[in-house]
Amino acid sequence: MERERAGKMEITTRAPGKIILAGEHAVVHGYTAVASSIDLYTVVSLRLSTEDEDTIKLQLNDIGLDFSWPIERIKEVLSHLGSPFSSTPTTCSLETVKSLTALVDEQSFPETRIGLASGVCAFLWLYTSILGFKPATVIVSSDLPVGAGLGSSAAYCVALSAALLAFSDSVKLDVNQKGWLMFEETEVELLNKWAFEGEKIIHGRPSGVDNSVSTFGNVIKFKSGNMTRINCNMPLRMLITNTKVGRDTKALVANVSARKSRHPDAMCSVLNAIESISDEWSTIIQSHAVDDLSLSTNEEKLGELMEMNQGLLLSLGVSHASIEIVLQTTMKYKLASKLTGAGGGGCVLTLLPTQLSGAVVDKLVEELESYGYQCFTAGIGGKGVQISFDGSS
Ligand SMILES: Nc1ncnc2c1ncn2[C@@H]1O[C@H](COP(=O)(O)OP(=O)(O)OP(=O)(O)O)[C@@H](O)[C@H]1O
Ligand SMILES: C[C@@](O)(CCO)CC(=O)[O-]
Ligand SMILES: [Mg+2]
Repeated sequence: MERERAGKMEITTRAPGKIILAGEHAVVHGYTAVASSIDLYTVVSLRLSTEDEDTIKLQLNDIGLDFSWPIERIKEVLSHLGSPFSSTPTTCSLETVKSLTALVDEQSFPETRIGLASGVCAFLWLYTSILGFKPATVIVSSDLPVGAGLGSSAAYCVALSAALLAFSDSVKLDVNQKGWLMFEETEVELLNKWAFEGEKIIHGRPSGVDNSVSTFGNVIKFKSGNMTRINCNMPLRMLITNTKVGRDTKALVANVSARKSRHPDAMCSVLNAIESISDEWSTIIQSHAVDDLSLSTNEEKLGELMEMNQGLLLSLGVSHASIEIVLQTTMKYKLASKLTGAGGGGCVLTLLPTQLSGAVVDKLVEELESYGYQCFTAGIGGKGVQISFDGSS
């Protein structure tokens, strides 16, 4: 393999988190969403071990858990699948998920962290499918809060797929280049497909918007599995408030589907209304404001769209008391907010208009943080997944 021949046994990849500007949940049912990458990353470093070491090690720094599996044990469970098949992204069958869960359970997984088990299963699936049974150590660390609506699961799957593919025959990169590098278009499409397979293990029924925006970066419009890149021609500033209320995307997505099957007509109208909001979002941010007045008119429209989108998300059943507190607080400052990602807690976006003074933002942040929430801003619309051969971080 190229990298092994070149003596580069360790690589690092990073994939950004995201915010959904409009259309979460609706996108799972084939309606449009608009999402943007943010400059908070999940970083994966992968070091191939020498052949005499016989384990695959996974170190999850953010949650403080380490795993180590003897290669022979993993082979026992998975070798009948004929991996690796790095160029053919393949869905993990329910039966194989069960076998992977058994491999995770053997590692005395703490009861309280059970939600994290699916992430470890996704790792095992991606690892063995792409690299087979080579000994290695994989270390994951992230700037993103895990399970808070900023696409931590997608960034994890994208960064992992990128690191694994970099050691497979499916990716050809020049290992002598320095700094963060982009993948070729065909490589990036392949790794996005693998990341989607990982997301399926974590989410159950992902739309693909999160892994696509993490892979390709920038701002995208997404509908029925198809992505369109969007040129955002206006400055977008969002305050992100993490309510720190834990939630699980898989359960929230399943609850919305159940509500849809109970009330198909009403839910269809709600989802159609959300799609109109996403379409208007994409039109507004692509337009060029000719002066400050038209910029602030556009910002007001986006604020209204966020309020409407939030109202519709409430009717899908994915808001939460903590989210409502953020909404009421920002409303006092005449600022519009909506939940982002799966909801049920997690993060809320507040649009910060260009003319808003820093003093007002500081006061708002102080008030929100007095509830125990955490506020921050992030750069919107940066690059997607990248790789480094010289330990850039
Ligand atoms: N840095 C990480 N280390 C280990 N596991 C992670 C990491 N990031 C994500 N995961 C996995 O993803 C799961 C969280 O995914 P989930 O989809 O529920 O939340 P999210 O992706 O942060 O939010 P959303 O899907 O709404 O954007 C965790 O329980 C874990 O299995
Ligand atoms: C809730 C959801 O729409 C977005 C999660 O970030 C799920 C998905 O699209 O896969
Ligand atoms: Mg997720």
